Amino acid sequence: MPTPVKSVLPVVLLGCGGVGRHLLRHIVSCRPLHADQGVSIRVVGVADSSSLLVAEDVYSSGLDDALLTHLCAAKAAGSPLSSLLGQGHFQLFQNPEARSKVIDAATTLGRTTDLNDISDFELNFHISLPHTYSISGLVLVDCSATYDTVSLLKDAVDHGCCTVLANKKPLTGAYEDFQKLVSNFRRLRFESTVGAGLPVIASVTRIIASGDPVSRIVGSLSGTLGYVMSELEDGKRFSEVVKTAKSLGYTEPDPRDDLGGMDVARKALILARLLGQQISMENISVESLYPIELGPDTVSTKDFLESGLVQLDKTMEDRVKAASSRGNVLRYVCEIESTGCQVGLKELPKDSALGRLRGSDNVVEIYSRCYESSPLVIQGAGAGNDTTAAGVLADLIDLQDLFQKTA
Ligand SMILES: NC(=O)C1=CN([C@@H]2O[C@H](COP(=O)(O)OP(=O)(O)OC[C@H]3O[C@@H](n4cnc5c(N)ncnc54)[C@H](OP(=O)(O)O)[C@@H]3O)[C@@H](O)[C@H]2O)C=CC1
Ligand SMILES: N[C@@H](CC=O)C(=O)O
Repeated sequence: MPTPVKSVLPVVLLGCGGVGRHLLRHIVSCRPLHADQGVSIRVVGVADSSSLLVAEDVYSSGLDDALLTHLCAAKAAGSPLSSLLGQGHFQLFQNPEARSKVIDAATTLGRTTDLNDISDFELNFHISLPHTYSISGLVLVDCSATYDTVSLLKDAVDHGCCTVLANKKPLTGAYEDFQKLVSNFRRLRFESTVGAGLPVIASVTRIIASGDPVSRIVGSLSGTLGYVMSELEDGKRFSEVVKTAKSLGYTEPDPRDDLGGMDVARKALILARLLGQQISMENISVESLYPIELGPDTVSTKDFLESGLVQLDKTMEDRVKAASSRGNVLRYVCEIESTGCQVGLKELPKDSALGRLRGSDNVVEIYSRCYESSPLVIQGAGAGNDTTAAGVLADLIDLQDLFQKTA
């Protein structure tokens, strides 16, 4: 006998790049598992940088799985969402209207049942809903890599939506934005922003909730830089391994976000703010592995990959060899303490916890009163589209109790 559906989670996904597409594939492939658990994820909308594709009837069915599969294939091939026109039942809105339609959906679906909201929705989407439908809320999932989603997310919070973030940027801009986004902590999940699928945020949150003050977090929090450093030890060229890291889905869309330390600094900022520090990016000391002349203001991502990276090969080779001659290795380390936060390259013994790391693995040590002499250590794959999307999906499923059907 099939398990009755207890929770339906309507989802609008912002971003269908490497992580977003993997998330959609996971959602589709996990249908039988979730059905057994009485949970159903209803993807009602998917947005990229220019458009929003939204289900015709967001209350009853969402976008069907065949369409989501086509969508993933089309985006992977570089086609716009509009290339899907004629392949299913949906509406397509281009920017700037697309953005306002996400807000319409967020503001309307985010609330619990209110007949005025239903009328607004019918007007906005030119549809007519049977009056027996009840509105169950909405999860806005941010798998983009932009600051542009922050106002949308804040609006969603205002309207009682849940939010799930893989994108670190909304949490690492103005402190007021962070405060707003975490203001209803039960409705927010952002596990994948630090350590991809690793339970770093959950662990820190649990320790804090138990009244155990976290004094220090130290770790290697970049899958890209972990991979690059361990490959360099094997004698490979910096420029080649960075490109491989990109092809494996470890890097940010512009790998300079990783190489310049900003991606790790964002993770440090999220953790520090979680610990209650009211700090901003300017308070974090960040070491960059490329000079300012090769920065995004001067060189395009394409040119950086094609001709900028090789200019760094010799310096990186020399640094790795010098460390090795002393029996050490280089690791990009993140340190968060009450006295300050810093991220940068460190020379460490080969047989230390960080020195032993290989590939894209992250390791995080959390020190608190209970974990003073023996820290809580979390280690494992810390980057990659698959792992990250799995972390986002687990966050979504974790919200199921907020979407329990009452009737
Ligand atoms: N890969 C990893 O290991 C991890 C990644 N993350 C985070 O996941 C996020 C996604 O990464 P990834 O998939 O590699 O990035 P991609 O660049 O592959 O994809 C980004 C997607 O966001 C879309 N987008 C851009 N602007 C907007 C907007 N304003 N509204 C809606 N969508 C928008 C892009 O649209 P278009 O297709 O039109 O360009 C694209 O589809 C990043 O924030 C990253 O930091 C977090 C942890 C680990
Ligand atoms: N680019 C990041 C991806 C995860 O946040 C990394 O390399 O760790």
